[in-house]
Amino acid sequence: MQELTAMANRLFSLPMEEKLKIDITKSTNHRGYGTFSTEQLDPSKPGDYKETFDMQCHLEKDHPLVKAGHPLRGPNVHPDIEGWKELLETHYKDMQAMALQLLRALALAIGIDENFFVSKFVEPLSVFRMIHYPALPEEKGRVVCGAHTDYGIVTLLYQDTVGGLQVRNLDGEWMDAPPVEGSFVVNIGDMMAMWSNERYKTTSHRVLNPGVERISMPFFCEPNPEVEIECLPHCHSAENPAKFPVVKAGDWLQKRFQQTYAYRGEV
Ligand SMILES: O=C(O)CCC(=O)C(=O)O
Ligand SMILES: [Fe+2]
Repeated sequence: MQELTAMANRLFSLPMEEKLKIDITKSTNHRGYGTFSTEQLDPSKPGDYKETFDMQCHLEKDHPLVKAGHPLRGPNVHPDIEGWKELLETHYKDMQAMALQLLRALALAIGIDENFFVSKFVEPLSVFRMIHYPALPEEKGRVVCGAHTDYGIVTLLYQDTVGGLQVRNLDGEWMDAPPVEGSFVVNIGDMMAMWSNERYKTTSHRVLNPGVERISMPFFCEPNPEVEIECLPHCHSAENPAKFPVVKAGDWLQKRFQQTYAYRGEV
């Protein structure tokens, strides 16, 4: 993670014109650099004060899914930084493998086949993201990443040593989630709550500016877009019927991106 943090610092300290060469709002498949206020996670508040880099599963331009024009598919775009592409593409695969290991345990815990989830992650929609929150010493405590739940299955979130992340507990109170060295914060996303009929509940979270610069790097683990998120066996009964309609993973993600990125509304 140290190497990745060094890379993130290199990217975010480039001149803006250099970063905007890979502007996410110019991409058709939601990858690249997002400048300040591009994303608005809590629509009732001003845009988040952060800059981002997003990548997903790399598919070449001549891949049938890309040719078919799927709105989230295609090649990654990387900045022109030596060693960046190799490091990031390897890290993406490592994070996906770790997330699947966790999903094996989550499957066993609800009594379904260990590989049930794993089989749904062929050419996944998972996203690896780097986030830079600049220091705002005058506005320490300002919400710089609005309250939200993540959209997918599980998120493995790395944060540096600075802090600022908060999660909402079951009583609706905000609690600090301080960094713990060598660990990831695991957040349950909307689709996991839907799949498990809320046996796994989503965790609402937000970030308050700690007054100094902060880097975080979430990996959002999302299935193949064709996977139907339908209430799992063992998670519903006559007394506890399915609470959510069946939805395709790709359609759900598209809808959620459109709510938080103005530019996606136009596609
Ligand atoms: O920066 C963080 O710690 C949280 C970021 C986050 O929640 C997100 O991008 O979904
Ligand atoms: Fe989040």
